Amino acid sequence: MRSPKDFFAPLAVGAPEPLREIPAPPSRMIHFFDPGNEKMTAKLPALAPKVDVLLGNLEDAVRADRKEAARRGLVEVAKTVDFGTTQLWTRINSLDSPWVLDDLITLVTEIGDKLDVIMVPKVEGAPDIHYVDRLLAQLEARAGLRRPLLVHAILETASGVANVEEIAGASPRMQGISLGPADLAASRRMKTTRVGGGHPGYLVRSDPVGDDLSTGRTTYQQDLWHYTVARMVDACAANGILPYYGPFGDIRDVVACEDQFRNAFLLGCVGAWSLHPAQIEIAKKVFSPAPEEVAWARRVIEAMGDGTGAVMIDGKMQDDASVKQCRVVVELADALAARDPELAKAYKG
Ligand SMILES: CC(=O)SCCNC(=O)CCNC(=O)[C@H](O)C(C)(C)COP(=O)(O)OP(=O)(O)OC[C@H]1O[C@@H](n2cnc3c(N)ncnc32)[C@H](O)[C@@H]1OP(=O)(O)O
Ligand SMILES: CC(=O)C(=O)O
Ligand SMILES: [Mg+2]
Repeated sequence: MRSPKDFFAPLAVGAPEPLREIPAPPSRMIHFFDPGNEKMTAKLPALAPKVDVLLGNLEDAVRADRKEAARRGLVEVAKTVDFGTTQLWTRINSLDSPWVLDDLITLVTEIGDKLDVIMVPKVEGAPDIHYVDRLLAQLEARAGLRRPLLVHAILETASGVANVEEIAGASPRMQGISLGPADLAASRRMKTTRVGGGHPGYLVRSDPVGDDLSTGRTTYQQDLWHYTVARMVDACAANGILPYYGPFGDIRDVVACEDQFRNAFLLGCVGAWSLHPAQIEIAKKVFSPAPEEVAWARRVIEAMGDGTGAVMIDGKMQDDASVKQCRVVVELADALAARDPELAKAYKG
C-alpha cells in the first residue's frame, strides 16, 4: 500500500508526472464516432471545428467482429486528421473484455501523444481505476510520452454508483465521469428500455378533490436520473473533476434531448454526449450559458465590488455567495468566448 504522500508520484519509472489540476477546456459535447465506419470518419475534418471533443468509440455499438477494424481506424484517424484545438478522446472496451488490453497497448504506444482522455466503461470501484492507472503509466513510459493521459469513468453499474466518491478520487488522472443510463438501468434492473431521458410511468399525481379519485388529477413526469446525476456532480465537484450527462438515445426527439441536457447543465454538468450530428447543436446551445445570464452575472459581480457585503439589484438580494455563483457563469462564458468567436460577441453584449 503506497503512502498518501505518493498520490502524485508516477506509477512507473519514466512515466510523466501526474497533473495536480485537471485542465477544463470547453467540453460541451463529446461527439461519438465509430472509427471503423468510413462514412463517419470521412466527416471528421468537417466536424472537428464544430465540436469540443471527438471520441473514437471502441466499446458498445461497435460489433464484435469490427473491434479490430475500429481500433485500427482510430490509429489512422489520429495520425491523419487535423483536429485543431478539438480534443480527441477514446472509449476503450470494458476491463473484462477480450479487447481491452490490445486497445490500451495499441492506442498508448501508437497515438498516446494525440489522445487527451481515455474513457473507461462499466467502472465498479476504485480498483478498476487503479488497474488502468498503473498500466497507463507503464505504457506511457514505454512510449516516451511527456504528458499523462487522463481517465474518464462511465457511471453505469449499481456498484459504480455506490462507490462514485472513491472512483472520482481514485487517481490524479481522473478527468471526469459520465452518466451511462442504459447499462445502469440494466444493472439496477430498472424497467425502462430507453437510453436516457424520462419515462411516462415515473410520475407524481396531484391529490384528489373530494371523493372522486379518477378525474381532474394532473400528473407530472419525474426525472429518473435526478438522484444519480446529482450524486455524480457532488462526487466530481468534491474531487476537482468534471461531470457529464451521457447519451440521449431518441435521436429524433430533439426537444426532450434538450430538456434532459438542460437539467444536467443546471445541476452542474459541463457537457453531454452527442451520438448523431443532430445533437451537436443541442449540446452547444444548452451548455453555453445564455447571454442574458452572463450579463446579469457580470452586473452582480461589478455591483458587489470586493465581493463582500450585501446589495439589492432589481429587487434581489446579492451577497458573497451569489457573487460566487455569478463567477461560475462568467468563468464558463470567458472560457467559451476564447474558443468560439460567435459566443465572444454575444457575451460582450
Ligand atoms: C449506450 C451507449 O453506449 S451510447 C454510445 C454508443 N453509441 C454510439 O456511439 C452511436 C453513434 N451513432 C451512430 O452509430 C449513428 O448515429 C446511429 C446508428 C444512431 C444512426 O445512424 P444513421 O442511421 O446512419 O443516421 P442518419 O441516417 O440520420 O445519418 C445521417 C448521416 O450522418 C452520419 N452520422 C450518423 N451518426 C454520426 C456520428 N455519430 N458521427 C458522424 N457522422 C454520423 C451518417 O453516416 C449519415 O451520413 P450520410 O448522410 O453521408 O449517409
Ligand atoms: C453511456 C453508456 O454506455 C450507457 O448508457 O450504457
Ligand atoms: Mg454502456
